[in-house]
Amino acid sequence: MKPIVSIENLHKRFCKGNVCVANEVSFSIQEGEIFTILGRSGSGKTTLLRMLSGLETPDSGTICIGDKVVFDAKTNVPPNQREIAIVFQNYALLPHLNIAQNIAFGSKADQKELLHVMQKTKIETLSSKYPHEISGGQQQRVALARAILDKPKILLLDEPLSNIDTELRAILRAELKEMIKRFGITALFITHDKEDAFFLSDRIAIMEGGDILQIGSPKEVYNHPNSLQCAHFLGKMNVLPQSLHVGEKEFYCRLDAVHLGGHLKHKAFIKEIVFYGNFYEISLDVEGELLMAYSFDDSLNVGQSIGFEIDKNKLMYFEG
Ligand SMILES: Nc1ncnc2c1ncn2[C@@H]1O[C@H](COP(=O)(O)OP(=O)(O)OP(=O)(O)O)[C@@H](O)[C@H]1O
Repeated sequence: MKPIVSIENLHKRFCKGNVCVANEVSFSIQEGEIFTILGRSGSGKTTLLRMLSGLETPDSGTICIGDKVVFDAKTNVPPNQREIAIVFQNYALLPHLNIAQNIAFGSKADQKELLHVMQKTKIETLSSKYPHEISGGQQQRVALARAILDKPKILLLDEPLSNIDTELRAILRAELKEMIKRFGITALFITHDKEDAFFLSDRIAIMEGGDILQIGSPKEVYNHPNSLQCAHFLGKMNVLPQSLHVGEKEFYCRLDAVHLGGHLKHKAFIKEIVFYGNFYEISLDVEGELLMAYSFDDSLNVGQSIGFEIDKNKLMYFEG
């Protein structure tokens, strides 16, 4: 597969506040891939997206989109010539234009292409409605139709699922993924939400303080984080209790690596049970040390003794 976007040693520091938002960042996005930048608020995601789209000027580095260099020491191609499209958080539909006019706004596409894209995104019956007359899910489809009408090389998605309640969010992200994959779109998605990132992405880049800490598939970054920082960022962690140590090294594991069952080798007491609706989070007392696990068993009680085992294949160790 050939990269659609490649970014090399991209560097950006805001003088005001002396914040480094991109510290020699490098990565590439393959054709047809959904690539996610996942990071906390303030980690530099939006600035990276703005540099890629030409709305912010990097201090140094190279950005290529398709076969074209769009930014380097001698080049700075304007946003409208970069062959990118952006779906914003609030979809940014124009309230005084109807749906067909919103999609066609600023586009070179003809009526036939407009109808085609509206049919593909299943919004052709909404043409004459206005943004306030359609649902959140329909607005997402309109924003996507507008973004893909001019066949961009890459679709940038700027947290389009935040500010949406949990139930609708699950429906919208499933629909978003289905459409992106059906149209064979290459997409860069930025988010602070791990669940959205795991669900949507082919690969995830974890960003913190202007650095890309790790790039990998959702399973790679979750099961094989390259640092304790990434491990903690992606989910809850246990420090392996002393009594289970096999040497001097400190090992870690996720809660899903701890299996519970009366017949299992190691013994512990249940200290606390937290109910999360569809699962329980169990805190165990292992000879005075804390170990946490997930369970679906609703017959467990605080104070009872229970057997447990840890999946050795899921143990983690970090140098340094
Ligand atoms: N124009 C600017 N001038 C000075 N500092 C800025 C500017 N834009 C952003 N910053 C700072 O750069 C850092 C990264 O901001 P950025 O918006 O890229 O982060 P983010 O990861 O997208 O955060 P969020 O998820 O909250 O949008 C923050 O500390 C922010 O305050």
